Amino acid sequence: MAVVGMQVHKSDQRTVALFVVLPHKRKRSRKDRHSTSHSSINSKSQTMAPGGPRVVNNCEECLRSLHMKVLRTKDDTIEEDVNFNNIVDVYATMPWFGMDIGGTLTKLVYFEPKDITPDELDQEAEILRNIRRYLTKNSAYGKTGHRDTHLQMDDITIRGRRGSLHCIRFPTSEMVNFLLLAKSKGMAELVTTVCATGGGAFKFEKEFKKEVNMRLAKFDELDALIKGILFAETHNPTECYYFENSSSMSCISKGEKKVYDFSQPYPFILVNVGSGVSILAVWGPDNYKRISGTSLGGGTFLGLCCLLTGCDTFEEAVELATEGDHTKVDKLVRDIYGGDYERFGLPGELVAASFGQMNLKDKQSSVSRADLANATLVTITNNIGSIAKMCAINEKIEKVVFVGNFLRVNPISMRLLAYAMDYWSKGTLKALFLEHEGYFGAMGCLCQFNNEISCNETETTNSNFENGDCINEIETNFLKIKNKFFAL
Ligand SMILES: Nc1ncnc2c1ncn2[C@@H]1O[C@H](COP(=O)(O)OP(=O)(O)OP(=O)(O)O)[C@@H](O)[C@H]1O
Ligand SMILES: CC(C)(CO)[C@@H](O)C(=O)NCCC(=O)O
Repeated sequence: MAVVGMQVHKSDQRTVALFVVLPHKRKRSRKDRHSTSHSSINSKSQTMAPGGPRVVNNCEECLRSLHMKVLRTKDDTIEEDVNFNNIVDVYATMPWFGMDIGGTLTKLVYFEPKDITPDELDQEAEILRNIRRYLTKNSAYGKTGHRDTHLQMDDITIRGRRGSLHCIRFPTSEMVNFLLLAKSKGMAELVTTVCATGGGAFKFEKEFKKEVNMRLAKFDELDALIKGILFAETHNPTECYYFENSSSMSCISKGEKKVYDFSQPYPFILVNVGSGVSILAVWGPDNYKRISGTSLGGGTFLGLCCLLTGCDTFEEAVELATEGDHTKVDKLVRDIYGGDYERFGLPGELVAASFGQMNLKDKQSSVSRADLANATLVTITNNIGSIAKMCAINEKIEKVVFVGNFLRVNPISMRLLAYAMDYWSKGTLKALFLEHEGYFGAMGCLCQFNNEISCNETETTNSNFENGDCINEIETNFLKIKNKFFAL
């Protein structure tokens, strides 16, 4: 088995280095629990570059095939000429990206290696150094790109390299500007393939090719989501949490965030609240089903809130909602019964009809924008909670994990979901949340490509990166390396 790579300054077509590295056996770690049939390789010198020019899928079979090619070329004396004694792991310095292009937000995770040797720094192309500086020294990109610095994961090891994972997002509606920015930073000259998931990986494929000459290595969004969750859980011991005291509505705002040990995760219900909502039952890393979904999701909240209150952003909508009171907008059980509906255990403060008071003109004129925002948030959240509860009960699964950017800066919804799960299941269901709420698709995409958890693309039905492609790509890359070298 071997990993072969080179660094090419695309601008002057100069091959800087060619390297071959052999694998070391690695210690079994917590993350091995999630591994599947292909063997993972994890040593300092074995790195691949998902965002780099020679993107290859280094499953064992493919690497073995590549190694055979390397051995076969021994007679061509390539070995001596490229000085294999001075092996330089240049892939380590290539940009490693995973991208999730969703209906509302595009999420980008970027792995910054922190263990770069002086040799590697010397060899590094200037464009690459500039891109790394640009991404890691700023927290705003263009007008709408943001880096979530609080979600940065430091001192993590991917492919045997130690470094930091940066989480960046921008509105998908800004894709054209993002591509222009990427081009202006020289990305088009450096990167030819980017791993991508989400609907936008399909929708924007042509634009990526046309604008920045980048190919998208596509992964299915739900496969990537699960891989990303397992990756985050493995690397961050405080990733998963729940709210204590969520069983009483009056205690709900006081409920403390508590770390939850999610190291034995299966089975669990996964509720991904993005623009729309997907609900999965997950029994194992490669064993899940999409059991339900609803079009009333984060996109609905934002859309309705903008219409009803005139607000412009998600942050503004959530802030408004925090100041408002939905009971002035909704019709509660007590508005109908004068108190609880005891026979069926419906408390008076339960919403009987969302927006149920808004048919009356005098009520309409007495509600504030904040009340409307709060009612919109509560309506969407309760509906998601109700569907999630039914799914969990149907599947007889107790853990219900909520993710997606709808939960970003949105404690009202998290606490409400925690309360709803507890209340409606009489304490049998547990609502769980994850710190990197909206970034799992992008992380999963990065580590699926990068073979951190599983390299079994052949099992990923929608992947366009199957073993055959993988071998072809390795072969093509190898030939390129060879040709470039002899052209020197
Ligand atoms: N800065 C933001 N701008 C817009 N929406 C935001 C923002 N922050 C959080 N949100 C919320 O997150 C939702 C999008 O979540 P997420 O990024 O997980 O989904 P997506 O991938 O865009 O959608 P889908 O998975 O349905 O394609 C929005 O609909 C909105 O409710
Ligand atoms: C279409 C997706 C999967 C895109 O992420 C998501 O927005 C979703 O699950 N929407 C809900 C679709 C449904 O009604 O089941």
